[in-house]
Amino acid sequence: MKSSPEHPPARGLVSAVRRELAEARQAARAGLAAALAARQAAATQLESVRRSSPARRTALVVTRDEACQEAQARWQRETRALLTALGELAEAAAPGPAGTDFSTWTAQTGPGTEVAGLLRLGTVDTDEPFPALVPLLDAAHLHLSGPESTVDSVVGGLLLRALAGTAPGALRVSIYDPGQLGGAVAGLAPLAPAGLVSYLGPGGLTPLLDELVEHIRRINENVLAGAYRDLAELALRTGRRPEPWRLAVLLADSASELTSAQRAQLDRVVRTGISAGVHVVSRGIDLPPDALVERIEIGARGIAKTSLTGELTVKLDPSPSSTLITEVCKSLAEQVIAGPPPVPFAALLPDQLWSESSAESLRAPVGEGTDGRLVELVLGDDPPHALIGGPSGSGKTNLLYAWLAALATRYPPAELELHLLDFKEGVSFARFAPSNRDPSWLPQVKLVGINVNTDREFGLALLRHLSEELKRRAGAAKKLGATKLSELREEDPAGHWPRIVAVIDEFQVLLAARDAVTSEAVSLLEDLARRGRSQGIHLVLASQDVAGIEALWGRSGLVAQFTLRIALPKARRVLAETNLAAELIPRCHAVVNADSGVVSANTVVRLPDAGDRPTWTALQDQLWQARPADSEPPRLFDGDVPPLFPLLPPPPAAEVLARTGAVALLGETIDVAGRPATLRLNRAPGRNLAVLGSRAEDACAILVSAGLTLARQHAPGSARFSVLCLDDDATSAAKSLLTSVPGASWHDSGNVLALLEDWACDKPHYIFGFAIDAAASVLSGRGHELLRVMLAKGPERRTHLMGWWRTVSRLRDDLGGIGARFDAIGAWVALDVHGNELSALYPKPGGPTWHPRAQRALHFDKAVHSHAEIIMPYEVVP
Ligand SMILES: Nc1ncnc2c1ncn2[C@@H]1O[C@H](COP(=O)(O)OP(=O)(O)OP(=O)(O)O)[C@@H](O)[C@H]1O
Repeated sequence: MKSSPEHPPARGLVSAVRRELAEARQAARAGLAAALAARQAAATQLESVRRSSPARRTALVVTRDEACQEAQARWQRETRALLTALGELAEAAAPGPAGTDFSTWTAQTGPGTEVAGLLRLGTVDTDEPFPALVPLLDAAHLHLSGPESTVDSVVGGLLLRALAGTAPGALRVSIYDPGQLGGAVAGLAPLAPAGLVSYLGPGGLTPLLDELVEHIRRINENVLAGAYRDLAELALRTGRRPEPWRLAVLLADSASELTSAQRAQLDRVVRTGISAGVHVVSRGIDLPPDALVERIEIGARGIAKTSLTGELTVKLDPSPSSTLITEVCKSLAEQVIAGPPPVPFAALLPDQLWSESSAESLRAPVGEGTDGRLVELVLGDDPPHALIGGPSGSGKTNLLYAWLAALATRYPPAELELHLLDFKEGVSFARFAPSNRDPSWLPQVKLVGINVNTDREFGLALLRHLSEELKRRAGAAKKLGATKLSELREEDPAGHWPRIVAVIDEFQVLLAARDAVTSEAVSLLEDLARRGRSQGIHLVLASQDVAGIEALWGRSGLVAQFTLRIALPKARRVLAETNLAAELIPRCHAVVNADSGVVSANTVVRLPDAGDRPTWTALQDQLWQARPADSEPPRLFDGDVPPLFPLLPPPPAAEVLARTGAVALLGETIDVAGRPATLRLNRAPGRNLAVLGSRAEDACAILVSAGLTLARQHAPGSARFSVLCLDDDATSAAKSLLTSVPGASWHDSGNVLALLEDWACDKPHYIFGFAIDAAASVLSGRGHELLRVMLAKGPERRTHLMGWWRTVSRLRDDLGGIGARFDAIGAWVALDVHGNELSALYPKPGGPTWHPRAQRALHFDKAVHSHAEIIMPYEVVP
């Protein structure tokens, strides 16, 4: 039973009921006396009148009857009013399961919001019956006498009411039943696995009484500690009941004799127990005369008398069925075993939005500790970074949602920036960026990366970006003589220095291979982890298998920086080797440890459900509405979606164009800023492009993007555009380019030679060759010679070929076969072509490291690149 602060303690209710009952009895007696007196007076009068005149006699008979009726009616009215008031009071005093009829119960019947001060026993047997209640928890001990089996079923019913009327686990029952172990209260047995009931046989009384006396002493000394009169008052004042009620049910036969020691202990429990929440319910063992002992005497035919109802008799309720008892007890035990409901998600949110400063640290609660208080995660100078571990399904994403919600509601965008990357297949962070369904975004979020599982380069790009920011901050700090973020902010109050939190979920994917990406990522991580703390850049790395990340454990210096550890159930190696706490916690819990996982720093946290979409949507909408006027939506990188063709800047002035050459965009690089991959077509030799590989769609997208961007930079008629298409697969893309570029000419196998003979002109000339290798037979001999001349001489005369060859060997054949030189191909984009096939086109022996993957290409421009970079073709082809 939870004591709500508004609710009067049970003892107050008991006395209120006592008072009302006494008044009822007094009023009934007074009414009756008045009626009797009226009758007596009338009878006397009648007698004297009878002796006088007969006429007067008749009149007086009428008067007498009227007086009698009126007295009777007044008595009935007053009695009814009192009984109604008493009935209402009884209902209020025994709300929910404490007072409702067993026939209306279900297994789920549980405590209402009110505290049950009294328990219903039956009905008071009057003309207008009303509930007969007995006090128990925080109010009285019970002594029952009468036929054993009836007493036991009354005890069973009262226990069931008390158990169901209090919070699961708030009442623990010990049943001493030496005679018929189990007996009428055996139905409570399903409570045993949850520790809510224990049965004691012969020999069990002494230890029970001793234990209760000790319990009372402990409560008085340690819990009440002189500050509270009793547990009821403590519960009323603090809103929490720290200790369960203890109920000792003593079922002895009347012949039972207690030893003097037992008698002394029992007297002690009766005298001092109630203030410590300890109660005795006894049948067959006398309880000492005490005002706090409520006596129930059960007679024949289910009629009883109680101390509270006095001379009014009580008709006992029918007992609850054994099925009901079992079901209610089972459900209670299940609830106790499952534990209390977690703190709600809303409890993580502050009263006031965006009222915190991150100058010193970022503090945000994620759940409730074992003491019922919220547990905060802190990121700042110490601890600077967090490592989260837990197998798939253990609740990492939920934890991140809880943490992000608590952070995003406390720190405004000027105080906090979030970069969120998820390496698993899925879209858990997608909700923070605008979508077709929901235009809102989380204002603190600058970058969201989803479906990045095959794009480890994007993880690297994020680390490079953070590294640049770290340099910028370190530079500013050095200039201003600041050693940490709070000082930098003080020295530069007008500057924009939010704390940055980068969350990388399933970061083991980033470090999964032994390659250049992993080694650069580890070096960047090391630098960020070491120097980020003082510059307000915090890393939160989450993984389903921290233990399995080889690249991480080889660098103890790196792991050591991640002093905040959060282990979800069954997480391996997130905490210290000898710390097994994560093995022991149940679902929806985490071990939070801000001291690198040492056992003494463990805090077990129960996490709320933070993933509910409608709740998040409402919260995000609230934050979005409050966003600053200049808030930009986050950059969304979705590895599964081809990038959209970008908005192009205004064309450059003609003389600039003539001097520097136009720039073709080929696709988007895997980069935080979404930078395009460019090809500058100036007059340097080799300024041609070969797209290599058999994926027609990607090849066409690259050529069309290049064509559209080049056309945009030239005023109509100031450049020549030739579209050459030699394969049906490319026709629709080639035609779309043709129609998008005014004045472009169309060429196919029928007039390809004419184009190769007549490419030179007095303006820039861009030739887009779709599947050039398909023209091999037409070009054979002279045509190939013309092609080679155009590739070699064209760029100097501002003619550039951007051609697609379906294999590298076909390009080589077109350039002269074995031993052909590739000088004329200054830039290339490889699709489904392996790195080693590109060795002749690459400055490093053996070619670039490249394993083809869908919707990705490798771009190399020898004029600007030291190594090839991955690009994603734009979505341009209709
Ligand atoms: N504290 C919690 N309260 C209620 N439900 C939770 C809680 N934690 C997790 N869940 C639920 O458990 C399921 C798994 O959680 P979650 O997706 O966070 O796990 P995960 O470790 O990220 O798993 P995966 O790596 O497979 O995505 C989800 O349906 C989530 O809603």
